[in-house]
Amino acid sequence: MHVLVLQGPNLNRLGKRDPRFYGTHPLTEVTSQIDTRAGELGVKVDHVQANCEGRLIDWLQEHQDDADAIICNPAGLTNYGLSLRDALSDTGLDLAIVHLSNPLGREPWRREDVFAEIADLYLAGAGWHGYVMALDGLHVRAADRT
Ligand SMILES: O=C1C[C@@](O)(C(=O)O)C[C@@H](O)[C@@H]1O
Repeated sequence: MHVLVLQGPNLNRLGKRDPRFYGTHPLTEVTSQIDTRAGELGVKVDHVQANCEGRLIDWLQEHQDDADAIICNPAGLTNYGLSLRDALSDTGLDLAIVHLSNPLGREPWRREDVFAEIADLYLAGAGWHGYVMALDGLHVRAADRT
């Protein structure tokens, strides 16, 4: 199994950015937690972080033909990133949307998530553990299909 992990705008600042919501772990540590769990499951993982929607889409389209599933935290694109939403949907792959915080418990403008409708799994509020939970969930879904 091969999983793509997309991290959206501002997640390069994890660890420094409002730790009340996003925790104290830098993105490198989150990535390594995902990789550790992927190693235990025998899953191949590729990661990207970008602050531009187009870069995420270009990377996704370069990698999607080899992949089985996607984990995406759309971050700053959550409320309006319709191009990325379409690109994810067009892959036809299993999709887990992850939010470190729980946007539903925050400012009203964060509550509309244009990605929620296309998600097979939706994890919010579990911090970096949400990525590992998403990986487990995608792995179970793939196993259930075989
Ligand atoms: O950048 C982010 C991070 C976030 O996606 C999260 O992981 O909790 C929540 C979004 O509202 C915010 O814009």
